Amino acid sequence: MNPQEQDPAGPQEAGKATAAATQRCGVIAIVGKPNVGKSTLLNALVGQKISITSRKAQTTRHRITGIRTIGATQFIFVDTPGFQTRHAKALNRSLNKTVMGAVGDVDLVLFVVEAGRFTLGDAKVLSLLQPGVPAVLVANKLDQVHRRAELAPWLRDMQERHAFAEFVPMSAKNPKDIERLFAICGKYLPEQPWWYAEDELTDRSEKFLAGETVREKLFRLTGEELPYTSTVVVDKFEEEPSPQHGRFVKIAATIVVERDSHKAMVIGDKGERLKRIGTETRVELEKLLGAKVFIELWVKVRAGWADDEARVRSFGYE
Ligand SMILES: Nc1nc2c(ncn2[C@@H]2O[C@H](COP(=O)(O)OP(=O)(O)OP(=O)(O)O)[C@@H](O)[C@H]2O)c(=O)[nH]1
Repeated sequence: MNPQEQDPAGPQEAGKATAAATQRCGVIAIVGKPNVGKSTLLNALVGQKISITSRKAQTTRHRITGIRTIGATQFIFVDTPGFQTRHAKALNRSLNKTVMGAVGDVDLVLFVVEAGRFTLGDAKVLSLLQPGVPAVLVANKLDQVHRRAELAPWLRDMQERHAFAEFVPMSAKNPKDIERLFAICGKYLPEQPWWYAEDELTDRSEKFLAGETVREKLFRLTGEELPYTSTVVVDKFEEEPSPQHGRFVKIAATIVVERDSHKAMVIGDKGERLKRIGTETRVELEKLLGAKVFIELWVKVRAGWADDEARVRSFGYE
């Protein structure tokens, strides 16, 4: 079953809880050395990777990867860039204040290891955990442990390494375990109103956000002059790994306007305005996506496109 489709509390139960129970909301970081199953876990917890355009102060230091609201509790999962990488070099680079800050600033840390194992790589990540922030030990890939009895001494060993708040032997691929993990995490999130709407961030891709950001800059920088029928189509949104930046995103977008005069307005004197739209979009998206961004903008005239149903569909509107 797709983990996104299920709600641990059951849809009706969840609805009731929302109305009755006190809201909880908090930030959770998933950390661990490469290959322990962080991405698998994150995908099971939040489904499709999503980033958001939050202007709320609490979240600016984090890169949000997804939000789930279950019952009265809102779980906000964040990326801790240095921990997410496959490269040992980058892991060392991550030993800096930013990452430490990110991990120290959350309500809960899920420290992921392979059940029954603990290597130097795990130890490095563990050493970055901040005192004062509860950490749950996720002993992942339990399905690969054939002799469960051997886990007991290992768990005792782990207990000595760090004052974990809980131990959760589980498999990120098992939906029942994911349900259990949600229930455990919920207890550690503070009672406070949700930061986001219940259904927020469920269907917004980064590509969509890129288009919205161009649109926002376009309308802000052209003022009232530009008719609302102008739109933005994201033609390309490609991500490439980059040794320098961790993440590198190439975007090409077309601003579609109805008249030549509008095109001139968007481009501006010597291309000045279009350049500014591009720069402001890039700066914002770099923060939002936690990536180096390269953006190419085009302006096209499509007279009457807003009235032309087939064309509207081809621009991605249903
Ligand atoms: N058997 C089993 N395999 C798992 C489980 N969780 C993850 N895996 C596998 O472990 C491998 C690594 O998982 P990822 O989710 O990519 O690990 P990661 O920690 O995100 O790795 P990096 O991206 O390198 O940091 C993949 O082949 C997964 O399919 C699990 O619970 N059981």
